Amino acid sequence: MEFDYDLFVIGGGSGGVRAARLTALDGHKVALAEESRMGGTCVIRGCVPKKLMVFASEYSEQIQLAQQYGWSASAGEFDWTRFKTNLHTELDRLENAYQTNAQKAGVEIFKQRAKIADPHTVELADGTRKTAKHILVAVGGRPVVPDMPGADLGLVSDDLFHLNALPKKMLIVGAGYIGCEFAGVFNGLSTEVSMFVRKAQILRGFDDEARGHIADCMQARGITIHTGCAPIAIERRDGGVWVKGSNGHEEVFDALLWATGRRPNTDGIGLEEVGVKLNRRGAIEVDDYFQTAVPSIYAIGDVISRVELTPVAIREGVAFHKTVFQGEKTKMDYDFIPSATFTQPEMGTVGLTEEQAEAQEPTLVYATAFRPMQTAFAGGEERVLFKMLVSKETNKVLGAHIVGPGAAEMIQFVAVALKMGATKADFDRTCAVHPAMAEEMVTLKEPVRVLA
Ligand SMILES: Cc1cc2nc3c(=O)[nH]c(=O)nc-3n(C[C@H](O)[C@H](O)[C@H](O)COP(=O)(O)OP(=O)(O)OC[C@H]3O[C@@H](n4cnc5c(N)ncnc54)[C@H](O)[C@@H]3O)c2cc1C
Ligand SMILES: NC(=O)c1ccc[n+]([C@@H]2O[C@H](COP(=O)([O-])OP(=O)(O)OC[C@H]3O[C@@H](n4cnc5c(N)ncnc54)[C@H](O)[C@@H]3O)[C@@H](O)[C@H]2O)c1
Repeated sequence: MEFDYDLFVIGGGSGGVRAARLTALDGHKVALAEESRMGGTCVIRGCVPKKLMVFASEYSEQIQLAQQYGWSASAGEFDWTRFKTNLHTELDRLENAYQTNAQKAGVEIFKQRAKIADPHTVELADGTRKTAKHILVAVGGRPVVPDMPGADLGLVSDDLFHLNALPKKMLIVGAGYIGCEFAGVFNGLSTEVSMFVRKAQILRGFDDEARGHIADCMQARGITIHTGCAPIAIERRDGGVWVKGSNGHEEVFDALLWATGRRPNTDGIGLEEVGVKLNRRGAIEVDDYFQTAVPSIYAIGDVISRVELTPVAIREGVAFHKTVFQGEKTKMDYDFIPSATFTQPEMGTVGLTEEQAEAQEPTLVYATAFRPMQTAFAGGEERVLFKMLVSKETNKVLGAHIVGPGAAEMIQFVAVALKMGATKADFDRTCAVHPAMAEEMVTLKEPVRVLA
């Protein structure tokens, strides 16, 4: 059977664009449909604008530090409008780069919503139908908001990059990556930030000691955290949003941010009608090679809800391309994926948490928390945390967690060592870089705990 394309990709985000480009560069006929802007969540409403906001929010602290180092600097006023203009100029540039690079590789782009009409046919919003030998669904996810009266008075992360003005007082509900990162951003930009956290601690799933460390630092920096608390009533009052929490606390805020998780974009695109299976959370079920229950349809990235990170979506796209178009069956390697939360302070993490390591095998816990040179000089009380979990039996490093400035940059290289199977002895025989915070990773002497 003759098809219009060898591959039709739905979704122009991190995963979809990579798979489309690689396949087109191999000389295959490739099309891609994007209903919004090329670059997807990461570029347009995720990692990139978020990190630029993190940078913007960190300057006031840097200026205070500079004063202690003898500079007669003063922070002055933060101009949100000026920052927002520069931010969107940069996002436009990146969107354009994504689009041009894909087109240069030979990908034909349709700026329209697409849905699946049959196992080899995609229908675009204007009714046009295109056939393809393979269809790749890389449609990502979107924020979810609890179903309760007044919920529509809140914002979601997508809205934060378009605010007309910075809120003076903000409530963030949810304390995953997104809630905690934006709590730091707005706090740094002088918004009074409170958080409602359903569980006893922020950043569920991360190492408990690291979570506690970050929560303490966030509170010391002025963020109010209400744990064991979810909103039970929301109303528009006094020109703001009145929120009552399950702990009885009630307050009026200028802005309410729902940071209550994300959901795959699988509604209304014909997936189940053609036989693609979804799990109960709406994510597409795929095998080790990203193939769905329909052999011609594949899925990668946030829409399969495995590890919702940009580098993972990209690597899944690469694995799909190798498997389907290069005849090299390739599984995605999910071991030792490093990640960072751009909280303030930042955390870098790779491998097992202390809790996971303890459940797996007898573990030696190495950890140190200290005031780093740069801020201690200026009287800063905040400590950095370096932590390593080591197998008692094999001496292999099972996990590492760093909380402090530059943690994301440091953990990238720790991850290389762990991926190579490094032991604690390998770290110990590596000479330190001095004076640097990172030298702690090779000078952790005695375990602080032994978990049998
Ligand atoms: C606020 C925020 C901060 C983040 N920060 C980080 C970070 O610091 N580091 C990190 O690694 N990850 C981060 N992430 C996660 C990261 O953005 C995602 O994991 C990544 O973008 C997933 O890529 P994807 O290709 O699966 O989907 P996406 O990038 O979401 O792309 C999917 C695309 O499909 C389009 N689409 C959807 N339905 C259709 C349709 N029917 N037809 C046509 N097009 C459609 C969408 O418009 C979108 O452009 C962040 C996410 C958010 C929300
Ligand atoms: N730095 C990064 O790499 C980065 C940054 C942002 C997002 N991401 C990716 O995006 C994904 C989504 O992030 P997220 O923060 O939206 O989701 P999440 O699932 O990490 O956090 C959502 C939080 O909201 C809480 N919650 C849900 N409903 C609630 C309610 N009614 N009241 C109070 N709390 C409630 C949940 O218990 C959870 O702690 C992450 O899993 C991550 O993979 C990565």
